[in-house]
Amino acid sequence: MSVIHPIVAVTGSSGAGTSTARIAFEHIFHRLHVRAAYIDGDAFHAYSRREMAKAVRRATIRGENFSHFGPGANRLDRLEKLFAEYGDRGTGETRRYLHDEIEAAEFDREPGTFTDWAPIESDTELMLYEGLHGGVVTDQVDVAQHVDLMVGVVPTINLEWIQKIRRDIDVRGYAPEDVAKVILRRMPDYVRYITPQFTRTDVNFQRVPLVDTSNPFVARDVPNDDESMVVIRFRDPAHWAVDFPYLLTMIHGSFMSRPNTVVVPGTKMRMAIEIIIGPIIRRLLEQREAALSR
Ligand SMILES: Nc1ncnc2c1ncn2[C@@H]1O[C@H](COP(=O)(O)OP(=O)(O)OP(=O)(O)O)[C@@H](O)[C@H]1O
Ligand SMILES: O=C(CO)[C@H](O)[C@H](O)COP(=O)(O)O
Repeated sequence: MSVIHPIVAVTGSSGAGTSTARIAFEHIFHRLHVRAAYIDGDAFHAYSRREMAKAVRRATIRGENFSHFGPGANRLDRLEKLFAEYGDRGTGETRRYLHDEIEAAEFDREPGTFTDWAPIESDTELMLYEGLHGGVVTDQVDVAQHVDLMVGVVPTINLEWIQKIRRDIDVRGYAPEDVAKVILRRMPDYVRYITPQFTRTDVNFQRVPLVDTSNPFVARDVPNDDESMVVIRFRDPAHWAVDFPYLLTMIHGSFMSRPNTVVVPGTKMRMAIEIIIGPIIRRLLEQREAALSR
């Protein structure tokens, strides 16, 4: 953790909506004039798409489990190094995973490959990580210890799968049966490495559908914001001075389901992120300014 170089991690599974939630964070940073370094979790995959396919085939032959959710397929050592170094000095290295033709063309590379490792932008006030492993702890690494504010984006699992399936088919060009296979293969690592992070998060945003999603593998559409609610759970509301009466007044249709949990209409998710996270970011920046001026 670092007062001078704070780290905010938005953590969620594949298809959870972390990239979508990042937009709300960008709005907050824009409004508060924050210079942020943005880190995409996919940059820390260990293998290119082709190498990953080979590694999965090898693991399958050996009867082992292998997936992007687990430590074997990611450079969690480099992720922890980046978090430690950023917290210490505001520096570190990252790269980009080029998902599609458009991203790859920009760097004259193949889709499913990486750019080279390079220093992150200099002179930033805060780092925002968005990806799979912002709160991960294994035998080898403890990424979570470096994070100042950890946010979970966690739809109910059927909804998460529908979001992933639709995105992978419609945008990334995968066949439905291949997406289902990936979901199945990732399940042991999902339980071991993804879900434990959500007990470490400071705030979780859980989108809950209000329509029938009982068979995600045949759902044609992602339930939209009108067809969902968002359950927002704070680990320690007092620590972040969460003003529940203010939230309930500002967000029409919201209510509390537990002393540390607010429920808001799906249409208000982005607004809720901005109203809840905005003051926390302001506080991190004030602490930073105070420490710098000492
Ligand atoms: N609140 C929402 N309402 C409707 N659709 C959503 C919502 N949040 C996310 N989605 C959809 O779900 C899909 C996955 O979202 P997104 O790309 O943000 O996930 P991700 O967590 O970044 O996944 P990955 O890590 O695999 O890139 C996208 O098609 C997105 O449009
Ligand atoms: O886990 C993921 C994102 O969080 C993706 O599945 C991962 O980045 C691999 O992408 P692709 O299948 O397009 O090579």
